[in-house]
Amino acid sequence: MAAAATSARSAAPSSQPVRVVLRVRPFLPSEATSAAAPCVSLLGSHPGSEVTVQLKDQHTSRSEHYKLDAFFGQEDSISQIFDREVSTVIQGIFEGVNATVFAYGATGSGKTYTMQGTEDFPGLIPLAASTVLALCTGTWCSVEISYYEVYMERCYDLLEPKAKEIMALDDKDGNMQLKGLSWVPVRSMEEFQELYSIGVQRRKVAHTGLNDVSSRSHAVLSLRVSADVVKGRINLIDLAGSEDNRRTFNEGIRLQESAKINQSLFTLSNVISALNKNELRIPYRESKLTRILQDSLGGSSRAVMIACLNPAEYQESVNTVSLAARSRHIGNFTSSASKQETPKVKVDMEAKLRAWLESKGKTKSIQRMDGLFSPIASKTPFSVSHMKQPASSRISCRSKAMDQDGGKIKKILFDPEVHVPTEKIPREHMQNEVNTPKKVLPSVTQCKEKHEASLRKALSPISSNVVPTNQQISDNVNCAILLEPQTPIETSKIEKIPGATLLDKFNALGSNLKEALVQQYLDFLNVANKEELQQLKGIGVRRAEYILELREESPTPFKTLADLENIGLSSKQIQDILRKTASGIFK
Ligand SMILES: Nc1ncnc2c1ncn2[C@@H]1O[C@H](COP(=O)(O)OP(=O)(O)OP(=O)(O)O)[C@@H](O)[C@H]1O
Repeated sequence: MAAAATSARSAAPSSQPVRVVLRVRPFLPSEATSAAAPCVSLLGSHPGSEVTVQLKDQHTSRSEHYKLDAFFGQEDSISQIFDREVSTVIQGIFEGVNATVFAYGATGSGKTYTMQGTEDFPGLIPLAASTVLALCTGTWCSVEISYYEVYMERCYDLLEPKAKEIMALDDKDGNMQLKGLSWVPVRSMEEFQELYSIGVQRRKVAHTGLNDVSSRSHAVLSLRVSADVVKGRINLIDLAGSEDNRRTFNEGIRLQESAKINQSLFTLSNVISALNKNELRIPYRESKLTRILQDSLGGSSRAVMIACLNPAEYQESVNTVSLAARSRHIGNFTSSASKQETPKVKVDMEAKLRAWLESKGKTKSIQRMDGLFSPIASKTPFSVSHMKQPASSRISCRSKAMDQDGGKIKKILFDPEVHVPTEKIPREHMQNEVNTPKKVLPSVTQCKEKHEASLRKALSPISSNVVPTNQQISDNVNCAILLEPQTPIETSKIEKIPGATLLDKFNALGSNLKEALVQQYLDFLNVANKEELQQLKGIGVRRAEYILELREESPTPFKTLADLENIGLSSKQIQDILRKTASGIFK
């Protein structure tokens, strides 16, 4: 019998490295009338092990079941979550066991409320701070905090007056260090609250004017306990909201932001999944967030993932819970009753791909796949790190860093809705605004209607790109550039680098176009319908169907070119496809 979504049930914490728990927020006043019942409910729990939850779409009766470590319903308080899930890991940091607690979920699902709370109902962050401080009282232990955000794979110190960017560098042991990150001692809750609330405001001030960036960054509050030497640390993270770009219609810089968010969340899930499966290779290095958290995720560290749900959003909840369940490496299953309602039953995708490859006699692909799924698999030669790290150099690295600044400036220039007080724009951005020739930059709105069409056109069957009219050529080329809006800023900035040559400038442009093409190709695979997919070279009916099934599992299964191995495309095939697409544009 299904228990009400509001009952508090949770399994006692286990010794697994990462616990994955569900948190359903109450309906907001604006949602109360539109949804009679929450889309998620607790089906059963087994003390000491796990819970089973049901997600049900009120409109279609479609339903899915998942197993997780604990369930917190609409009436459960944050302090209940704290007592059951967080207080135990706090004890560990005094014994040198690092911990990470993070809230994951779609925008508006209650992550910030859970982590930050309100004045009347403090969230997990203030509760953790007060517990740590209380445990230090009367001991030699001292407490320090740091607070930073990861935005577009770059880190900003929120305890510094100007949300200073901090560099993430490997130390001699291969561990990531945030160079220059402030660690501020706190002795009381008053001191903590003062620092924390300033940091929270800074997070908003730093990026709100640049279009909702506060919900587009991962914010990490760390508490570090030391006696003579550092004992341990807990990271409390309010992750950026996951996004489905088919629904948000993101484009331009927002699409890039969203891609980075989804990519880093996907990597985080892969890391957790690999940890829970005890794999030898943990893909920490595939995102900034997981690199930074490497010493707090895995090894002897403990972590708790709190998957937050909006009770009124079925599909969004399915996306969140399926990723959470995948992180826990406990596959979801569909009840026989709902199998009839739900034609697309979840299956083991790896087994399915294997069977499909076998049926096609693709033994080489199966061997490749074996390598891919092996725990000691090495990176594919065509992995994203290769794509994003131009062979040369210093100039290219710098140009990549500038790329993002350029994006922000452009947003300010072209979005009439955005009014950023000049004192809130970092000085280097103001400098760029003055120097950036507005006229030559393409407007996002001009490109808006062309965006999808040009994307489809650029990636349409190779044959249709072969003899475009002159107009088509210019449309394609323009849109390739429009879709990579930073390029004009990029090249103008390259010019200012002492010693930069014309060749550096050209290389920077080429590298950006290549990245843009790759990104568009991946985006296309993430959004195109079956017919459109089939028109792509190398993707027939079966592969198109398989792609759609992968998208059922995860809203954006293709984050990097390496993900294309999952559909049985070799790196050589991918290179050929992209090369032909690019040459089609310039014919
Ligand atoms: N347990 C709760 N009780 C009451 N209101 C809640 C609760 N959880 C969330 N809310 C409300 O729901 C709304 C969305 O919550 P919140 O801002 O925390 O979402 P979020 O996931 O952090 O979104 P974003 O990704 O955009 O930052 C807010 O108005 C918040 O006050």
